[in-house]
Amino acid sequence: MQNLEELYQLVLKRKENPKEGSYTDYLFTKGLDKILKKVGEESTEVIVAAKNSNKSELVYETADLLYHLMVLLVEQGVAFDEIKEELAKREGLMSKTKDRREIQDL
Ligand SMILES: N=c1c2ncn([C@@H]3O[C@H](COP(=O)(O)OP(=O)(O)OP(=O)(O)O)[C@@H](O)[C@H]3O)c2ncn1[C@@H]1O[C@H](COP(=O)(O)O)[C@@H](O)[C@H]1O
Repeated sequence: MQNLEELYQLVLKRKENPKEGSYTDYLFTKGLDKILKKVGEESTEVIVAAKNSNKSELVYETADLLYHLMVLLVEQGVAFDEIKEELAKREGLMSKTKDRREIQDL
């Protein structure tokens, strides 16, 4: 069992202690452009899977996308807690499409 925060921590560990031959290390070595390319590719694959109503493919590609997003966050120096805090700020504000404060007003 691995939740998203655990995955983030594992990726962070790879950044701090590079493990030769690991795919995560390969991405960090290649750098930002490569990571962004993967995020773009995996996003597209999520869209295609959903468009094809292929649930198992959607689950698989979503996991790929989340992993690559975690690599991007670590590469950019964004802490997982910053994402949690941002999500927490939005709690309760997203249930209505009208008559709610805009997120940028927070
Ligand atoms: N969740 C993932 C994960 N999801 C996807 N991937 C890799 O992402 C790649 C996506 O496949 P693609 O065919 O798109 O890419 P590719 O052809 O292999 O490579 P490029 O296109 O990038 O050149 C595959 O090589 C997968 O192994 C992942 N690699 C690692 N993890 C997690 O990260 C942990 C550490 O991994 P390592 O750093 O490799 O030890 C693992 O234990 C997992 O928990």
